[in-house]
Amino acid sequence: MPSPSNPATSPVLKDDLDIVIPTMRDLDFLEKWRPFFQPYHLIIVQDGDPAKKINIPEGFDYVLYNRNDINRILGPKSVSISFRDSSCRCFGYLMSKKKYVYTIDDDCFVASDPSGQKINAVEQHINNLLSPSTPFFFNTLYDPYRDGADFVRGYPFSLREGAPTAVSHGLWLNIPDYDSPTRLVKPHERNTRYVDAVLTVPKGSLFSMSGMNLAFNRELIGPAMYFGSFGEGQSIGRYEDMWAGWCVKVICDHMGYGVKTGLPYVWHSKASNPFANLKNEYQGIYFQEEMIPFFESVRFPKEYTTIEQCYTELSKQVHEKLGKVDPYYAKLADSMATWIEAWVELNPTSI
Ligand SMILES: O=c1ccn([C@@H]2O[C@H](COP(=O)(O)OP(=O)(O)O[C@H]3O[C@@H](CO)[C@H](O)[C@H]3O)[C@@H](O)[C@H]2O)c(=O)[nH]1
Ligand SMILES: [Mn+2]
Repeated sequence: MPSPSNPATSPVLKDDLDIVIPTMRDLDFLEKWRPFFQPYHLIIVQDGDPAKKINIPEGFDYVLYNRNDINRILGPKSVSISFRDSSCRCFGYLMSKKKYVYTIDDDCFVASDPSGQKINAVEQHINNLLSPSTPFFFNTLYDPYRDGADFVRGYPFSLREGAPTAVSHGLWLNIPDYDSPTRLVKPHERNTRYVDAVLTVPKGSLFSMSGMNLAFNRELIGPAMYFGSFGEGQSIGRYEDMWAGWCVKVICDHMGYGVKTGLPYVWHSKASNPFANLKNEYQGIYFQEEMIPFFESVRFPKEYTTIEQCYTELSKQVHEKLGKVDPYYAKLADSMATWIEAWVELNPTSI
């Protein structure tokens, strides 16, 4: 398969994938990614003060959206896009017109595998998304579609075709994506373990989706990839990707889509301030004990066959069941409904 790691061949899905980057800083990190990112269109979502100029290295094909653009394009619906929070990145998903999206944080760099080879994260995510998942029966030799692996004895042949892959969740060397209590008690812990595996998250199991190094099939699951209304003015922060991951997973389970996690790794260079993070996420740590049982209880009518139908239904269940736990969730449910309206308005063919 042609790949960006071999520049002589044309990059995989060059015209079918957008790279979405949320940022408040200069994007010098793109220099490190140039061999892998340059062929692709970048959607940069600038958070914070729209008057601030951010430096973007020459030679990249990109569009830059700031808060003024979000307000202009979405009008009153712009309230659904967070301010001063990495969840603003989902505006990039809304504006993309491509089949695939890869989102990465601006403090994540190219990692190397144990042989010292630079990891082309885009290529690995694309491989993950283009090959089926195995959500219905766990393959103990991990990804059966990978060279050198296969289905093990006892794996039902009726399931070996696998399921369409909607999400590819990559990992991070160096600074792991820990919550603030964990980071406070283990400030020097670094992830040095490179695990050479890609797993499908089994149907019926939720997982922690980090937005740092994440790719997805926008046509399959894009409308559900709403990173919520968190950040400034909201009582909870740093749960945007977790929330999106739980919504996405219950809908993927209903639709029969797969979610993969594992390779590729990126090098996460910067630990955000655990004390500031604790202030943002402590309510989430408390409420997630209510959120998880809620998501485990979510069911959709059998006749619901579109993401829009499922997501609208989910926003109603959030309003009804979690709205009782805290008024924040009633507001979040309203933002979910606003998001899906914006999605349908900007992507009419997606219905
Ligand atoms: O107000 C903000 C803060 C940050 N960003 C951009 O979002 C990403 C992530 O920011 P950062 O690397 O500083 O924070 P982390 O704690 O490492 O991020 C991880 O925690 C999750 C919870 O927010 C997040 O999904 C993970 O990525 C960078 O690109 C910042 O520039 C922002 O746009 N606005
Ligand atoms: Mn970071």
